Amino acid sequence: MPPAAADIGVDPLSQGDLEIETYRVVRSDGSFDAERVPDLDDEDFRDLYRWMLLQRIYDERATKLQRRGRLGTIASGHGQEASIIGSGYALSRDDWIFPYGREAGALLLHGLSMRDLLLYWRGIEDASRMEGANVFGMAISIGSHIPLATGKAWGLELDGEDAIAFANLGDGATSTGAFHEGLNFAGVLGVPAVFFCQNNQYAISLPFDEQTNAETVAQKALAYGVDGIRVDGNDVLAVYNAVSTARERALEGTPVLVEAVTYRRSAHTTSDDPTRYRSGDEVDEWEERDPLARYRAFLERTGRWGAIDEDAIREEVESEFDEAVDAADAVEERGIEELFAYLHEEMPPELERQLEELRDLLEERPDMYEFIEQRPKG
Ligand SMILES: Cc1ncc(C[n+]2csc(CCOP(=O)(O)OP(=O)(O)O)c2C)c(N)n1
Ligand SMILES: [Mg+2]
Repeated sequence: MPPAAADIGVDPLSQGDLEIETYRVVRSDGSFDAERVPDLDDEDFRDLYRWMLLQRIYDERATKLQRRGRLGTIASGHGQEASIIGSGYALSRDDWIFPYGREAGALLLHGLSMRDLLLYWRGIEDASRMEGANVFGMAISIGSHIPLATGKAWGLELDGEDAIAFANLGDGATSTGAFHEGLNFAGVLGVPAVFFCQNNQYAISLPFDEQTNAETVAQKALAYGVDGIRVDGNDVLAVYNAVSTARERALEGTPVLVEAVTYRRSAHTTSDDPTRYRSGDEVDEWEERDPLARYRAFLERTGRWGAIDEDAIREEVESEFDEAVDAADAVEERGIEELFAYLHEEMPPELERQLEELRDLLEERPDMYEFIEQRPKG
């Protein structure tokens, strides 16, 4: 019979030992912790609202555009606006963003054009290089960008830049090998990187608690020797503060994993039907925690709402979207060669061979070309 653990002094570190606070500034009713309100100008308070509304309108419009067959797919950030904008707003334009797909508003805030973003989702690769902004390519392969962000952060440090690498990721991405490698390496090297996990409770249809046995994402930071912050991801001011702090620490040599607790109110993408795996009650519950409504309540309580003309913002964003669609439509459709074009600076012989093979095949079977070309038309 083995001795009782207490007698031999073995005291396993267990989940229950961890006390992880979820940082918050504004409560659901708009009441707030005055000491935590960031010292921002009225213009910044207004802009935070404007960008969150832009994210919401962009998602609505892009989803409709996809439904009309004019975009390949769309991964909406509906419900996650405070996480997306609060984090994007806390970054410097010199920082490098490694996006994961839902954060249109943050990418636009950092200088990407709406046209390029739409072209990306239309599948026109050469226009989707995220030029004009420090934005890396979209990480469609889940988690693949995490080690790349670590590498970029290392490079920024070696170059003596006053900037960080910032990776947006989902809760699902924390279960990939790349997450482990990226965070481990970041911790070992002490690079200026912030890993921002938008825990929206699902990886497609898989709920958070079926994907990991850890209670939180933030606690995973400890095993890598980096800092962890858990923040209410529907509280834009809390996210702004959390990411500002994380950024400072990262620049001082401590990478940070931030977990923003939020909810994906939309379908996973336009190819998903969430009613098959989650209840309407759950969705309603999160609707009550709407990030825009909460921030609006805060602005009202602090006398800042009067300076915001919501209709004017809406009109402005709608016409920006219309113009972006026109600009995207003006870009010529590309041929099938595009599939091969952007992996290497010079195409290696094996890819050239495959391209030739495809060309020959399409010559023999033009019907196949039509099949492959079924991508959305402008
Ligand atoms: C390596 C890899 N495996 C599987 C997929 C299919 N896939 C696309 S999105 C997704 C779930 C991602 O969930 P999460 O990281 O929580 O991000 P969210 O979509 O919820 O924002 C999966 C499994 C993929 N794109 N890449
Ligand atoms: Mg998720």
